[in-house]
Amino acid sequence: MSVLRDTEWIDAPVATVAAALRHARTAERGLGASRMVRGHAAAGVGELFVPGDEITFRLPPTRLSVGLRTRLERADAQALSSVLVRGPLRQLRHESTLTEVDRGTLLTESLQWTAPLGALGRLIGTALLRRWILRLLARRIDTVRALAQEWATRPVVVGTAIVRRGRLLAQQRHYPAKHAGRWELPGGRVEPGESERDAVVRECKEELGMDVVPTGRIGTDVPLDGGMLLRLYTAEPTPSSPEPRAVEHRAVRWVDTSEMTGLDWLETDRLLVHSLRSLLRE
Ligand SMILES: Nc1nc2c([nH]c(=O)n2[C@H]2C[C@H](O)[C@@H](COP(=O)(O)OP(=O)(O)OP(=O)(O)O)O2)c(=O)[nH]1
Repeated sequence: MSVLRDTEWIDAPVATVAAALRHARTAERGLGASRMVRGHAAAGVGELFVPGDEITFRLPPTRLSVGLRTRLERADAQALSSVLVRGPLRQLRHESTLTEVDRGTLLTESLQWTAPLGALGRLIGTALLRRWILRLLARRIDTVRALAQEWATRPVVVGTAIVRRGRLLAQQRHYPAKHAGRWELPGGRVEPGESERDAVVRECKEELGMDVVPTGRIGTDVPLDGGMLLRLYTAEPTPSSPEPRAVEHRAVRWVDTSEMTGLDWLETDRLLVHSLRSLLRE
């Protein structure tokens, strides 16, 4: 098995770097002329990949190139990984892992593959592909850095995942017309001078009449069409919190994993359903 790694520091939060790793532009720049075959990014929805999406591309960029297809297995704020579905390699695994550091994020890109043809294949792999793959990883990291650092300056909309007895609290929008009837998480814009956690507490009070305590973060950020960035927090109701009620919304509902999958979510929230499902499994 051959392994290549590259680690770089990026001046942006982990969840924002993770969002940039999921973006279609990162795959396109990293792989040269890549071609999406299936999935959300192909449909242009938020242009972020979700687990299950597949990419086809050719490698290396010479006349001897061969076609490969990979499938994304994981896309959260700790790691993204994809594996080979079809191609002339015996095995291929691409992993991007993220670590929060003092000011920013350490991103490690790693590519593992097993070439066909035994020792000859290994020789061709290390001799011919090494430099090209390292260039590819560097180009990918440059794209991620540019996207993440731009998004990191955007105003943040917080979304809140509140889980009770294996169910997630979702709410149905009343307005504007284009969002009416669709489901989302409690939350809203962070106000000037307000911390994101304070915005979570305030929005849950305003929208649901609930008292909550933020407990952490979940999923990657999602860039919104209007130039903002959606960022998810987890929160728990305080012991004395009132039950949730639809103050500004049409309805509120506790949903289990299967109801969650079938719900008519806002498009952006649909990109986070896999992370919300894993939260319910914990
Ligand atoms: N609250 C919330 N907003 C979301 C989610 N997903 C998503 O795309 N959005 C978008 C919809 C809006 O364009 C934007 C801000 O949402 P919002 O309307 O709740 O924000 P707000 O509280 O500041 O606005 P408003 O009620 O004063 O009109 O974020 C989500 O899960 N929760």
